[in-house]
Amino acid sequence: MYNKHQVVMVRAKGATVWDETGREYIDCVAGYGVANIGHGHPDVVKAIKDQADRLIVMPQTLPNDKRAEFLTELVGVLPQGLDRVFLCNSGTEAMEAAKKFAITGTGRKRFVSMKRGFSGRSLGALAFTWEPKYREPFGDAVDNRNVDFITYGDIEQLRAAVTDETAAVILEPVQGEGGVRPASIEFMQEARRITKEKGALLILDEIQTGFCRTGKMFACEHSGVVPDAMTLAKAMAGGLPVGALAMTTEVADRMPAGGHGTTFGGNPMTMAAGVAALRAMKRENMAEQAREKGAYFMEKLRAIGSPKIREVRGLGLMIGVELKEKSAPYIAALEHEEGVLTLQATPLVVRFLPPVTISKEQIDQVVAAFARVLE
Ligand SMILES: CC(=O)N[C@@H](CCCNCc1c(COP(=O)(O)O)cnc(C)c1O)C(=O)O
Repeated sequence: MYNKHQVVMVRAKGATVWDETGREYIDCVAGYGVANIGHGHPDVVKAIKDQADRLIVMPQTLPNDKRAEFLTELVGVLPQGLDRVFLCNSGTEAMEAAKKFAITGTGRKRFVSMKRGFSGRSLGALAFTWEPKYREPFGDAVDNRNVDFITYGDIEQLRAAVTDETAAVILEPVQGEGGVRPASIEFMQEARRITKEKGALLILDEIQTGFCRTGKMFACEHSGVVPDAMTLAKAMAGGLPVGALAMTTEVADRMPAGGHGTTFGGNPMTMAAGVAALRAMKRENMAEQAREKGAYFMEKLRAIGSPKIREVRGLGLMIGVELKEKSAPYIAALEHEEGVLTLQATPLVVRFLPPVTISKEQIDQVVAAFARVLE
């Protein structure tokens, strides 16, 4: 299934990863945007060790102190009004929950999703995903008959697509897998206005953009848009598997008792790591770090001036360099020749998702390496 690289990674700290031969890499993959606070953050490591000694397993039918602490921390950083949370274990699970809560929350069944969007790999989440390569192997087991796809950023199409049958619009503030494409502030604000007008929910997918990645705690803050629900995962628990659907009380209260569930969601280990991670993000002002370092990183990438680069784009430390040719060979050269790990985001884009704690010196090394492989 996976395009497995010919290395074995055995250790990591901050933005550095080591393979089994002891070779060092600067990590601009960070687990696909998971290690935002850096690999092996000491606060998270300590929290995991302490919690392991206290309590690892406790289902959500039995309240737990760490879970309560995490929910308080999370609601404390979420946009005002998103004060109810369904906890789970991945982004896909958060998207599955979003679909169910939107249906019970509105009594409607239609959705509007974005071309080039990515919502996860389950059959339910795939229904929101436009890219055929993800869906086609499964045929009509991916049931997207209730989904209208529009061009990302097209306000006219959005206005036409959202009706009084629409349960929700699903939208990434920055499309990640779709090529690192930030939505315009106008598009975000129109999506909020149009959904409110039609009684549909606005569900923002901040699974990749959340938790300081784009220069704010959440990407929606750049436009001031407050959604009815938000899917979260990746960096939320300092590297442990996690997912959540944050939502308004109005949406939460319309889910019938026992209407959804999860065995591992909200487990004390993940919650303990999450408390430490969220506190570290605030204490180390990581949103501002991402803003400042992202601007620096993109300025240096643009200064390379290679004729092979079509565009450098992104928001904070969610960066994509679109080339005029396939990006895969350059990603491979960066890894094998330069010891820099990067990832694709559609065939022409080299994506950089480093830990927010990456140093300026490491950014300079990554840019110099990229300039060399582009020669
Ligand atoms: C190697 C590998 O498996 N990569 C993953 C990378 C997925 C990265 N994105 C996850 C994601 C998801 C799904 O999140 P999860 O289930 O992978 O945690 C939902 N929404 C958005 C905006 C996302 O970016 C994949 O190809 O499915």
